Amino acid sequence: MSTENPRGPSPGHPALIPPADALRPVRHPDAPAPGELLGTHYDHCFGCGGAQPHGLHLQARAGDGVSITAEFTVQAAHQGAPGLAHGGVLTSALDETLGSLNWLLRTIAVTGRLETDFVRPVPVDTQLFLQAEVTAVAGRKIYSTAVGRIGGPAGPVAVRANALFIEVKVDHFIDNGRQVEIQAAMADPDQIRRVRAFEVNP
Ligand SMILES: CCCCCCCCCCCCCCCC(=O)SCCNC(=O)CCNC(=O)[C@H](O)C(C)(C)COP(=O)(O)OP(=O)(O)OC[C@H]1O[C@@H](n2cnc3c(N)ncnc32)[C@H](O)[C@@H]1OP(=O)(O)O
Repeated sequence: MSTENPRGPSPGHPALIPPADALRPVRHPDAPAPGELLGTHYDHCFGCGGAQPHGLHLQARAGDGVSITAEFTVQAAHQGAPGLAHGGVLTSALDETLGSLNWLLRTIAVTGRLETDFVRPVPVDTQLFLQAEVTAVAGRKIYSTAVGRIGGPAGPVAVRANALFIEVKVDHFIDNGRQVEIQAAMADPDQIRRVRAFEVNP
């Protein structure tokens, strides 16, 4: 088995390549300081929420610029093949980490496209260390990239991803989400405070 992906980071679908007039991402002045834990954006989120028994419980930390580091430990509930993480779970960890980047921009955005390279298998009990950064912004489109390593920041690469997030209004969630959860989220002062922070700092 090779030790690194011989292709390196995949260039991916053309939609993942920023246009020539794309801008460098700008960290919002109120973004959490480098090293600060971001905390969960929603308690029932599969990626970061504490109320999901089989969720990833991924913990993301602000990095420099518009970058994030994150960690999660692969649990037995995350298996695909015996003793190995399911690829979709690994993609979920990348999606959650990449999605967390938008908090540093103070932009509400959803994943439009996400491409994953699976470089090596990830056993249960592995701590996956993820690093992600926004590479460019063009209008509502946010281009980002991530890598996941086994055991720590210097560990072998297990997964890589490139993504395109699309900025949306909060109505995206209110109009499309199931009403029981939307009503509960709207009644949660923390959730609303956070959404308002997004809305008044576009
Ligand atoms: C009260 C409660 C509050 C809760 C507050 C929570 C806040 C924090 C939540 C965070 C959650 C984190 C979790 C992790 C992140 C997810 O996993 S998000 C969940 C997965 N993603 C989704 O469900 C998105 C589903 N898709 C959609 O809703 C719509 O397709 C989209 C993405 C909003 C785009 O629709 P649209 O707004 O109509 O945009 P549209 O005009 O078609 O396209 C805009 C541009 O984007 C491009 N584009 C759009 N889609 C794509 C695509 N798939 N591929 C390539 N290009 C695309 C278009 O080509 C266009 O480009 P330009 O022509 O401008 O150059």
